[in-house]
Amino acid sequence: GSVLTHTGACAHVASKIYSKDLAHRQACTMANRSLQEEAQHIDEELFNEYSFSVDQLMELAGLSCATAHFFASYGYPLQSLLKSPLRVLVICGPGNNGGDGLVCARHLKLFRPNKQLFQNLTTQCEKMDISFLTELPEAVVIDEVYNLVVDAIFGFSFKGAVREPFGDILSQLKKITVPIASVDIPSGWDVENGCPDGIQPDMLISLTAPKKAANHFKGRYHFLGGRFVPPALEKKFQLNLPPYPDTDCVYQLN
Ligand SMILES: NC(=O)C1=CN([C@@H]2O[C@H](COP(=O)(O)OP(=O)(O)OC[C@H]3O[C@@H](n4cnc5c(N)ncnc54)[C@H](OP(=O)(O)O)[C@@H]3O)[C@@H](O)[C@H]2O)[C@H](O)CC1
Ligand SMILES: [K+]
Repeated sequence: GSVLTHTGACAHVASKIYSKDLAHRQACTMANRSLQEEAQHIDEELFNEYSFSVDQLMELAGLSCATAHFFASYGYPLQSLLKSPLRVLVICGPGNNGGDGLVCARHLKLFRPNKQLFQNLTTQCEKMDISFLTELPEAVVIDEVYNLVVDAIFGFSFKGAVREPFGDILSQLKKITVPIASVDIPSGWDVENGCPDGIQPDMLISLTAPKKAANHFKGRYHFLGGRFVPPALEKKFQLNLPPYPDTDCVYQLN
């Protein structure tokens, strides 16, 4: 796999019960505060009240993403996996969504920003011979070389008009035909309203709980990952999470 980072680098029909719960939850939260704020509040509570560290949650989030890709690779038609060996391009943004991508890349191989956390994640990837690219290849090259693109550019803190160089990167991604798997939220989408003209991933791995924009997801595979929410927090924010089977760290919603 290759990783592209930049330093300066739905619900489609979820399971019936779950989509009902999602609708219920959205009705509740919309009446109170924005979903973006809610996702940030849950995040803050996990760190401040429940004493998790960002590394811990990122590890679990990235592992969920890698596991979801692994599961779905069985679901993709064989033709889409014809390029051999299997190559995955992971595109990492400057925030924690990009950190999830770095963890995901490491787990997929069994990733450079200046924060210590990202330096550590990068070292872990380099030690596993995962190559780093400094520029996004042309859309035709991506189609030719890779089987899957992991979109870990922006998560729930994205807002406003997309700034460069990310606008350019997202425009390129709109031209590719290999499937895109988005981590938490398709990058460039408004956390609540989605983005009809934005990238249209084939897979979405929602983390903690699906964000409202997931209602606009039209791809084939929707997974929930990040099995780290304590029951009291789930109850407080009425997350109504589905039952993860056995020891699984992802749950397929559709
Ligand atoms: N509890 C959990 O569920 C966990 C989720 N995790 C993942 O973390 C992301 C949220 O991470 P966060 O660091 O808060 O933010 P993002 O990765 O979404 O992005 C922030 C960076 O993006 C830049 N930004 C924002 N808007 C734009 C824009 N319009 N154009 C260009 N760049 C933009 C922003 O730059 P600033 O200058 O505005 O600060 C940031 O650099 C969540 O979605 C999960 O994927 C964690 O793994 C932990 C557990
Ligand atoms: K993303």
